[in-house]
Amino acid sequence: MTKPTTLQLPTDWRDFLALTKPRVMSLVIFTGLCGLLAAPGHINPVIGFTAILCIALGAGGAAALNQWWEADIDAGMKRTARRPLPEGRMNRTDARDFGIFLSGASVATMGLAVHWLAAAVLAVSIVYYAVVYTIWLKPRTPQNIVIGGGAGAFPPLIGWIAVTGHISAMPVLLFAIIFFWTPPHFWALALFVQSDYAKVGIPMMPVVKGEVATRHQILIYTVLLVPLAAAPWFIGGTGAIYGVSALVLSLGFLVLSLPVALRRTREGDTMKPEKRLFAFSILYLFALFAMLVADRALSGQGMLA
Ligand code: HEM
Ligand SMILES: CC(C)=CCC/C(C)=C/CC/C(C)=C/COP(=O)(O)OP(=O)(O)O
Repeated sequence: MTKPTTLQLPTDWRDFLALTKPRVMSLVIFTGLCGLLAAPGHINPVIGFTAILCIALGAGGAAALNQWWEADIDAGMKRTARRPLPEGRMNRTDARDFGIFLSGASVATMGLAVHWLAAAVLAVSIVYYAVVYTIWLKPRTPQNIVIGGGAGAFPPLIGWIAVTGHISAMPVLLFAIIFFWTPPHFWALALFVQSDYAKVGIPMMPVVKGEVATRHQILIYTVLLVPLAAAPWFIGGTGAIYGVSALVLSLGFLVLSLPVALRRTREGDTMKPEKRLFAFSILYLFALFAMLVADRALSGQGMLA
């Protein structure tokens, strides 16, 4: 009897989609959109849509390059082992070419259709994520997230520049908010998947400096986030709607980070404090940027005014 031959099916489009980390990038795209909507001035809706599309494609391209580079590391971690490359559902060079194509096309389109400064900052953020963070910092230092966090902080700045064509204090503050938000966002997650990082030799903070130091660092960054998140209000860039929302949301973040820092789990708690903090970090950034746009629209500033 002859053995049935296995057909090599073409890679499923869903695997290409998975390479772009769509769930994570949804928040990247949302903050980019909010930067665009909050910016003073006007942009043709088709050009505005193109700008957001370019941020999405650029972020997706960078994520694909990240997974191309880390295929072996991803194979060794439970959380990432089912991605298209570690599972062998896709050719490695296809992933690399897809990442390069998306990155190049997004920057070129941003430059030609929207603005060359926005394109330059998009190019910097792609290189920051795919090269500076992924190749250089991540395997080398427990500060990888702190410095690498800059990559994910660019989208609102890009959205803002797409409208105004220049950089000012407000979009720099939006950058700073995401920059300081990233360490508690990620370390909360790293606390409950740390064994995986140790296994593949990635020097994440909990692996290198220990759990206690990481828990304290989470608290420090969250404390810093409270005044920083409200800073757009303090400098007159927004009204009280955003300012008060930012303070309430940040104090909520701070309250949830306390049991993480003090390592306290309540009786009957089904969700560990760090898991709860990670989930809240995502809700926090969505809500903060939504309030920014709402405030600017209600006070007659921004695209929706
Ligand atoms: C260096 C910076 C960052 C690191 C290392 C990091 C790491 C992670 C990791 C490992 C996950 C788990 C989910 C997965 O495996 O796909 C995650 C989830 C997530 N991250 Fe981050 N993150 C960073 C920055 C950001 C930024 C800047 C944003 C958006 C502005 C973001 C948004 C999200 C969202 C929305 C999720 C949840 C995805 C889901 O529902 O599965 N992250 N992050
Ligand atoms: C416009 C543009 C280029 C935006 C980039 C946005 C950006 C840097 C997002 C970072 C989000 C992210 C998934 C980090 C994952 O870290 P990891 O790659 O170490 O996670 P992993 O262990 O899940 O692979």
